[in-house]
Amino acid sequence: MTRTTPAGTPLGDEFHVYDTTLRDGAQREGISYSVTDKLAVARLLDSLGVGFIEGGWPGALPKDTEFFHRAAEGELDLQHAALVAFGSTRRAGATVDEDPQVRALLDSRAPVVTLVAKADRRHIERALRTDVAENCAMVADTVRFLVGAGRRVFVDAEHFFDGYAFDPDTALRVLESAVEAGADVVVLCDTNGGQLPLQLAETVGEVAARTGFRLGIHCQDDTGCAVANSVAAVQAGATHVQCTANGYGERAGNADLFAVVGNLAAKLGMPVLPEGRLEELTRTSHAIAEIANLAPDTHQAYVGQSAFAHKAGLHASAIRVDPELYNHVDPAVVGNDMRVLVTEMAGRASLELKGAELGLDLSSAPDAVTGAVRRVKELEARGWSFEAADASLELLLRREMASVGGADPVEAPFQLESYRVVLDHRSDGEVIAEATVKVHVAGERVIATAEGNGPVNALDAALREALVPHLPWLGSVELADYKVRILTDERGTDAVTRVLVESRDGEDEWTTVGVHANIVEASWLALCDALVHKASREAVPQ
Ligand SMILES: CC(=O)SCCNC(=O)CCNC(=O)[C@H](O)C(C)(C)COP(=O)(O)OP(=O)(O)OC[C@H]1O[C@@H](n2cnc3c(N)ncnc32)[C@H](O)[C@@H]1OP(=O)(O)O
Ligand SMILES: CC(=O)C(=O)O
Repeated sequence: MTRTTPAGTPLGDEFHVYDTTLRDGAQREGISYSVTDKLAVARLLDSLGVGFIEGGWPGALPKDTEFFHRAAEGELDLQHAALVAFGSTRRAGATVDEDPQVRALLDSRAPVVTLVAKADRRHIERALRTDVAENCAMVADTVRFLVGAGRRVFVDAEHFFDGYAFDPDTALRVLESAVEAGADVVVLCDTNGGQLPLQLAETVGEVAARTGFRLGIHCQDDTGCAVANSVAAVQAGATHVQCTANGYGERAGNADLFAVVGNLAAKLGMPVLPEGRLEELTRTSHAIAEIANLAPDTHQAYVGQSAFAHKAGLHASAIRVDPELYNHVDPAVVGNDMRVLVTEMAGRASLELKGAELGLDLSSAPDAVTGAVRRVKELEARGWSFEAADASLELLLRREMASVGGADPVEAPFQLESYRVVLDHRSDGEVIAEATVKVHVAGERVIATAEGNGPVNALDAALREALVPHLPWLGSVELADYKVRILTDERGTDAVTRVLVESRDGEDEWTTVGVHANIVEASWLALCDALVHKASREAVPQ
């Protein structure tokens, strides 16, 4: 069965998802891929199922030359995508077969070449310092030469939209030169990213009607409209869409592959990825961010950690009835998850949904839910934050359930008698923290002292020293991360400290929170919650 767009255009090779993460994406400030990184990104994109992977500009960047060499020598076994080499047309006044840049495109052994060509007369005259006739000859000569050498050729018409508005005849002549010489697709580029969706779609529709050419779209994100522009262009007739993973790209970036594909597939019903690959969007996005050494954007459409995280109580209340009432698509479709956040904005429904997420059935404990809502709001007003501290929230919920007789009380596995922390600034400049804890555990009074590189580290070490001989299962718990935030009120006085402690034990990770005017006490509260959480897991094996 032929797959089609809603407008009836056949898909498959007839619709191209063209990825330029490794070329335009690498033009983002802060990204510098190694060749091995590029190979890894290409494998991820291939496994996602994009049709074309633009690997870079061989001949211009030594790393890109090496990337194509290693790919051709067998390090890149693409199952789905075709590899594309990017480069420019021959230089003005030169001959194509003597142009070293064009030769490098052939030497890359990539089966597809995308050429960038000027489509705005002002650029032709001022940047290239040539005329329209020579520019068109540069395009035609280079396309014909590469097609003659057995390559499939696409042409990126740079600054097309500005060029078309300024001098439509020149912009169209550039497209004609490319197509008449054998280019398969002419890609209309919003190079400075200045377009808005309605005007852009109108131009795409007009050019499609005037030329009948197969059109592609390449949108930069300088107006924040790259995804909208790309989707609008497809709706107006473009059948080749260029984008980059996570929207990486020059300046403000490019159209985000994951949002573009999510929109085309989930909103317009275009199966632009192979069967079963859409649910790989989230995993692929995060894996590529990892390779790019950039923190994933938690608020990214479709694939961000917060893309389906609901905070407002009213939203949760409707979601409890039916998640579709507030999710624009089922998160599982793109491999993401829905989450309910519990904060001062929570209502009863938020707590119930969160409880279910944590494995606590609160449906038959309405008083506990009411108590928990009140307690969360009170604590958050004093600086606590449960949004990222599920383990502390779970303890709070269990305590509220216990207080109304709906669950066993949460028992701490030890009781504190006292702790003391001192800082020792030594004559050699070293600062050592020393902590002593006195606790009651397993019927004994235990005193332990330990050193650490800071007060929290020393306190944590002393507590372990006291507890582990009696509670060996605590030995596997380690402090994975520690975040401190100083919260001041409007007057800048009465500052309190919020500490988030992330713990892990080899199987699970959990986060707890503590708030106090004193940073050590705030840390102690978060540490205690972390250990009590672990104890609750030991008592009720999961
Ligand atoms: C819109 C885009 O993002 S396109 C992708 C842009 N990417 C990059 O530029 C990254 C890789 N670039 C490079 O490594 C270098 O710029 C190179 C190797 C391509 C060229 O380097 P250089 O020869 O030192 O030239 P330089 O970068 O200063 O200027 C570019 C030259 O290409 C010419 N040029 C620009 N666009 C085109 C084009 N479409 N067709 C032919 N020539 C072009 C310019 O007129 C200029 O020529 P000049 O040297 O005679 O003035
Ligand atoms: C080709 C390209 O990257 C652009 O025109 O923006």
